[in-house]
Amino acid sequence: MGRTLSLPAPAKLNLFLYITGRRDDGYHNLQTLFQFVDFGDTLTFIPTTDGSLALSPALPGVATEDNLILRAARLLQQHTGCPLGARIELDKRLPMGGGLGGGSSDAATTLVGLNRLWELGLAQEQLATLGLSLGADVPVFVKGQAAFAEGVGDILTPATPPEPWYLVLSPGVSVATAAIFTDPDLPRNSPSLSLEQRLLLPWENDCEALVKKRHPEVAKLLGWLLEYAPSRMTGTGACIFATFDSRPAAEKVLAQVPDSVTGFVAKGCNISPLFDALNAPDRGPQ
Ligand SMILES: C[C@](O)(CO)[C@H](O)COP(=O)(O)OP(=O)(O)OC[C@H]1O[C@@H](n2ccc(N)nc2=O)[C@H](O)[C@@H]1O
Ligand SMILES: Nc1ncnc2c1ncn2[C@@H]1O[C@H](COP(=O)(O)OP(=O)(O)OP(=O)(O)O)[C@@H](O)[C@H]1O
Repeated sequence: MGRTLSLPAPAKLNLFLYITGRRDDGYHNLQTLFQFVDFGDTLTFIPTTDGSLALSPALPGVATEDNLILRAARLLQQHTGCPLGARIELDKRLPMGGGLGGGSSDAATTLVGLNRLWELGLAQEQLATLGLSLGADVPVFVKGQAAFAEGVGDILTPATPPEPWYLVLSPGVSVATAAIFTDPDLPRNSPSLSLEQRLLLPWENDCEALVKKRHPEVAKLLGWLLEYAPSRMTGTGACIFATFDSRPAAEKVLAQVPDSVTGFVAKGCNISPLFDALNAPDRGPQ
């Protein structure tokens, strides 16, 4: 059995997000560019031999049984028949319902981490398929490479956008992804373009105008941030991000954010920090 493993669950940004249609099952076809940042949650996995699974601490508003971390661990046990278990400690730093994919990233890190810890030998593609049943964004975190995503977000083409510094701000409101996707006012008719075409056009987020209308806090903060740098919303919000050439330039703006706002500065990464950590010789407390 493997030893204790500590691994990052980084945030993602949707550098652009276009909705190109709605399918019969209600899900939406998208075109989005995913990139990771070097900031996120940390998960520590301590193996147990009796098959038990435990997670601490609990997240406010999420029943422990519903936590994507435990759901991912259980899914892996069921899929493989693995008799081992784990005690999982979560250091949660990403705002929930922020469009940063924190829950999906936690789930992906659990699949990848327990596959390693329990020595299951599942291929990345198998883990990504398992992950898709937990959420549309899980596969990109499992694969760990910045990507142009199509379909419902599951058809991934690796991409290498520039890796600037970002200031990511949370306006302090939580946006339910399902509420945005079911709103009749959501635009759903962006053209389906190639990645090459998309890279040449300005980058936008089709959910942004609607989220701004539903949540004036988002509109206000985005208006503030745009005074400093090019800025957009990620995913279905509520977090927004601005792009900078250097860490100090981003930190200077972070130092001036309004009182109610939290945020962080992070570097864009086309390879997920999860894989840097997995490949590092020292993988945390042993
Ligand atoms: C929009 C993105 O944030 C882009 O990164 C994600 O694709 C959303 O991913 P997620 O939060 O993991 O979403 P899921 O948990 O799979 O879906 C939440 C809800 O969003 C809607 N949904 C999600 C993804 C998608 N392509 N079309 C949808 O209509 C569905 O109503 C679904 O019930
Ligand atoms: N480990 C977890 N971390 C965060 N949220 C979780 C977790 N497990 C379950 N959830 C539930 O999932 C919901 C969405 O969480 P998440 O932080 O991934 O949203 P998000 O950042 O908006 O993601 P996306 O960009 O994929 O829409 C939360 O509001 C919470 O109820």
